Amino acid sequence: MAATFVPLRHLTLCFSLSQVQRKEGLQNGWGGVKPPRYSPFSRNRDDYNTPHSIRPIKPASIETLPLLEPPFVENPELEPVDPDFYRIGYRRSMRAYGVKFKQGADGMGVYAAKDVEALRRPRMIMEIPLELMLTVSKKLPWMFFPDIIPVGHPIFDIINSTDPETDWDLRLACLLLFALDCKDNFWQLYSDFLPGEDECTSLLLATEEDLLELQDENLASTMRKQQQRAMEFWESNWHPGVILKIKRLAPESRRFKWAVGIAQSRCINMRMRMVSLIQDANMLVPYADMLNHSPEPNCFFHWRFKDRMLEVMINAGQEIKRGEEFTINYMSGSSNYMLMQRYGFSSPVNPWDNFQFSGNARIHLDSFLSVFNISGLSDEYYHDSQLSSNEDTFVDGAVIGAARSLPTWSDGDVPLIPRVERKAAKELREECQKMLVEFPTTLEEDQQLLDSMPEARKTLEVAIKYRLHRKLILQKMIKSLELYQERILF
Ligand SMILES: C[S@@+](CC[C@H](N)C(=O)[O-])C[C@H]1O[C@@H](n2cnc3c(N)ncnc32)[C@H](O)[C@@H]1O
Repeated sequence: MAATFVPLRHLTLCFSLSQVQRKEGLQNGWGGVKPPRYSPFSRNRDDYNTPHSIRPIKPASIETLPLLEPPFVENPELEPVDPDFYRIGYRRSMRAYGVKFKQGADGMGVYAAKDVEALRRPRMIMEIPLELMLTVSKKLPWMFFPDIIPVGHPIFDIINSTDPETDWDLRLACLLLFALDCKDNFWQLYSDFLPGEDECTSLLLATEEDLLELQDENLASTMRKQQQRAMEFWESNWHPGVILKIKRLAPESRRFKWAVGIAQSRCINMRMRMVSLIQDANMLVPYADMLNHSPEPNCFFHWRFKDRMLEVMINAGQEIKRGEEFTINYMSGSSNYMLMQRYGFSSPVNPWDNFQFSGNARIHLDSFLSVFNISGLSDEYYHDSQLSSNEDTFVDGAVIGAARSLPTWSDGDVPLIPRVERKAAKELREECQKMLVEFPTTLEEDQQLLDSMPEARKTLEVAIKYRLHRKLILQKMIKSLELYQERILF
């Protein structure tokens, strides 16, 4: 868990995606020939697991928009008022350095194609231009970049009917469905990379049976409300009398829920200049949206405001070995409950997961942390494994989660009295045990269930994993309270 510091040296040059694509094209015999189409909304693992796992996707199929080309200037002293405004119509491609896209344990992910030595400064591994993204302004007036919706198209009225305060995901879902239906739009090709309805982990697609498997009535009821919201929006806009060009975007409600799930789980927000206005925007960014989440990420996003380019950067001082996954932090400080709501996944070592305790028992926070050589519990934390004995290898995000979740007291309140502290640790442990036995199934039963259904529906699988992860965290809490009692109080 500890941050690793390594000597700073220069990074050797990585290669760009386009070079790899060209090489692949030759090896696969399609140099200069149109790449094979893969069926949309199904992603065959084997397609990506080949030794050459970068798919020959055309980087940018968007044509230069004539209206947005810089005007012809007869007088060389005259310049466009805002060169950036015109530049967005230029055809630019996505570029990547030393990355590989492939299927892993968490779906598609981005992996290091070669070793990356630590650099003093952040290092760019991908840049994606605005032209390839789907963006809609967060606030009125609705603006889209690139502006793919023709004036007067009925999808605009549907978008216009959304609540500016709350419905960013419905707007983005409409835009995505529209782009997927647009002839020659880049997203038609890119949809090969998106999880299909059966692979999408969003609980918007969960059945009632899946929701019950969460063993968390609060989460199930929140998701039922979210499903209903998407359903009601679909029913009011995709009613039987709707014209074909709208109807075909989402003939079934499941298709619309899928689009909302994709919008929720892949959207990022950036501030940009739209014409003369500075606007916050919701964006779907191809390629960057394949980065998976980690609470200790090795990458971050940087928005190049000037030329509207999203950069994926490796953290300064970060060493990465070939084959390791590049990750970002989706939502710092999010419990598994929050991650499940928006992204449909959870983690057994989530340092931000929490449980509600009902009694008055509290333990001393600093003493608890020092037992595990953890320091700094705000946004950052640090576990010094050098200081720890062998047993402490069990310290991970779940122990940090325990420190955050357990009721605690700090210096200045009352002096530490070992007997009182011991009693508090015992009471908290008993409460954790009670919470654990209140689950309808045991950890072992959950694990067996998962092992026996390798081809389970995605939403069912994530629901069972969620309850399993909650139990694993509770188990870690019990174990850490035991160790706390043993090590500090005797
Ligand atoms: C932005 S996408 C990342 C790319 C995605 N893996 C894919 O297959 O296209 C977010 C989705 O990836 C999956 N995901 C990301 N990080 C994960 C993690 N740490 N554990 C499990 N699933 C994760 C979840 O399904 C989530 O909804």
